[in-house]
Amino acid sequence: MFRITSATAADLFDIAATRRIEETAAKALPPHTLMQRAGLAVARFAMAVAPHARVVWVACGPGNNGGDGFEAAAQLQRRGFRTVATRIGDDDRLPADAQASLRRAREAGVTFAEAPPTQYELAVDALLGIGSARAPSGAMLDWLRRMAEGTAPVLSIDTPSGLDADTGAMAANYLQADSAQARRICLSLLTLKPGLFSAHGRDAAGEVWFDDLGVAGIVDSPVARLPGLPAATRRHHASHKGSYGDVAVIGGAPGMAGAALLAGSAALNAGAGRVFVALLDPGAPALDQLRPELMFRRPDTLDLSGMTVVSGCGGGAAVGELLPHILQTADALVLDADALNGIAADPALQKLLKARSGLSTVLTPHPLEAARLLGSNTGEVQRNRLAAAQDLAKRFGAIVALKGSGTVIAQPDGTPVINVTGNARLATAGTGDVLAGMVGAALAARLAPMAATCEAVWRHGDLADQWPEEIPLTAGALAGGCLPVAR
Ligand SMILES: NC(=O)C1=CN([C@@H]2O[C@H](COP(=O)(O)OP(=O)(O)OC[C@H]3O[C@@H](n4cnc5c(N)ncnc54)[C@H](OP(=O)(O)O)[C@@H]3O)[C@@H](O)[C@H]2O)[C@@H](O)CC1
Ligand SMILES: Nc1ncnc2c1ncn2[C@@H]1O[C@H](COP(=O)(O)OP(=O)(O)O)[C@@H](O)[C@H]1O
Ligand SMILES: [K+]
Repeated sequence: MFRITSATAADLFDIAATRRIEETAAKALPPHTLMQRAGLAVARFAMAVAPHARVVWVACGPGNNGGDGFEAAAQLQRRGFRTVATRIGDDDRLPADAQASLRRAREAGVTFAEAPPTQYELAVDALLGIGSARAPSGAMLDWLRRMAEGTAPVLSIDTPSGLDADTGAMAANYLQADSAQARRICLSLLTLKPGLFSAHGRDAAGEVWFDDLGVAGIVDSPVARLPGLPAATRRHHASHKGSYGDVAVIGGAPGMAGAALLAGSAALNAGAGRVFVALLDPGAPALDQLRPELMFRRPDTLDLSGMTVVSGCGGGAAVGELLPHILQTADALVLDADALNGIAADPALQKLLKARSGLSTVLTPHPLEAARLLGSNTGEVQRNRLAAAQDLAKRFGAIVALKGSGTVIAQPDGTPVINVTGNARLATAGTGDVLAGMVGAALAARLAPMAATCEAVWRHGDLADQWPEEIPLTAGALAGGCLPVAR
């Protein structure tokens, strides 16, 4: 059993694969073994989370997730914890494994009650796991709300109830209320599921822990993976600024120069050899007093071959006119914000983007920009972020970083990555421009595009995770805090 952190590299399996893996494992073991292992793992974990609990409330659902709850309740009761179970569903409709665990809970002396205890020190959410099929309602929803609003920690077995384990979409809104304050922990069993790490998954799950139930040697295909720490790279003594490449930031239409400067500053601090800024505002000053290292050029005077171009940050409509040239000549390319909006609105630009297939091209849309490119809407993108990012990557033959909680990095062929660094302090204007600059620096340093994007997204989120509580996180400060790709 271990905790998932930003350093964890792991495969993620969807519900279909998890069921296949479970079936294969169950066939090789005596009956009920997996559920007994699951219950024991949960009970041990519960004792570590709340060692002094006088009462543990276990809320059990109508399927095998409820069965895990009965089994955990039995184990806890046997170890001297007063365990109160509330349950949804009829005995005769329980799956066989869960029926066996219900009997064991009764034999162990678990108290079965109609209503949750008024006082408890730990709540175990065993209502729904990977079989969640619709939004919780009635007593189930009431119990989930009570848990979320209580002061005791909530331990979700396998997945938080109501969460789509494949997508991280949340069927119920019981976590949305300001009154939802409880510490949340999730013990994922047998496999780690992608939905725990993206969309609503991170809020719903809280801390994620994993127990493989003793089932090793999984042969199924992962649907995504957690990337782990970026590879450590170092600057060789015999290197020079050319070794770390040139970045050209093209953006900053009138009134939006700041976005391009943020990207330029981030690229510089992330270790690019030289950074040029081509502002689309003809009246903009040609020097940044605070960043004299940035070299200002007119957009039409830059030779983009051999350069990594970061385009679109504060680009306005003006960037659209330059896009044909940029798409055809940039050696490596990061397309953000208005560059993406321009491409979404123009089939001819889409054709040019597709024609770059094979070159280093990275798209960094937020969900609305992704929706424009896909011709859908943000709700649809957020309902399945993995699918949206993969669809874009395949459609345009590029690496795609779909931003937001649990940024998804997809490639045209190959397993996508879900990034687990970052937090809601990044939800402030300009942090996306900083990311675009960081991706640019990583590409300029000649990292492969998928690795460059994963590394930049990881570091961008990690900066926010390490940010001191008492210092406001602004995009400018974030750009200033970027650490070089190679040190
Ligand atoms: N696979 C594994 O690796 C292992 C699996 N294990 C455990 O089993 C769990 C999967 O069990 P599962 O397949 O029985 O599904 P589960 O989540 O209990 O829910 C299905 C039940 O809920 C019902 N239902 C659905 N939505 C509802 C709603 N909104 N409101 C009310 N009811 C709703 C649905 O009823 P129906 O839709 O038919 O009406 C059905 O009765 C898994 O997450 C893990 O904890 C471990 O023991 C060992 C290893
Ligand atoms: N709640 C959040 N959790 C984690 N990361 C977030 C969150 N909100 C925003 N971010 C990150 O902050 C950045 C915002 O980018 P973007 O929406 O393009 O902003 P802007 O256009 O203002 O620069 C992205 O990297 C995104 O992943
Ligand atoms: K659960």
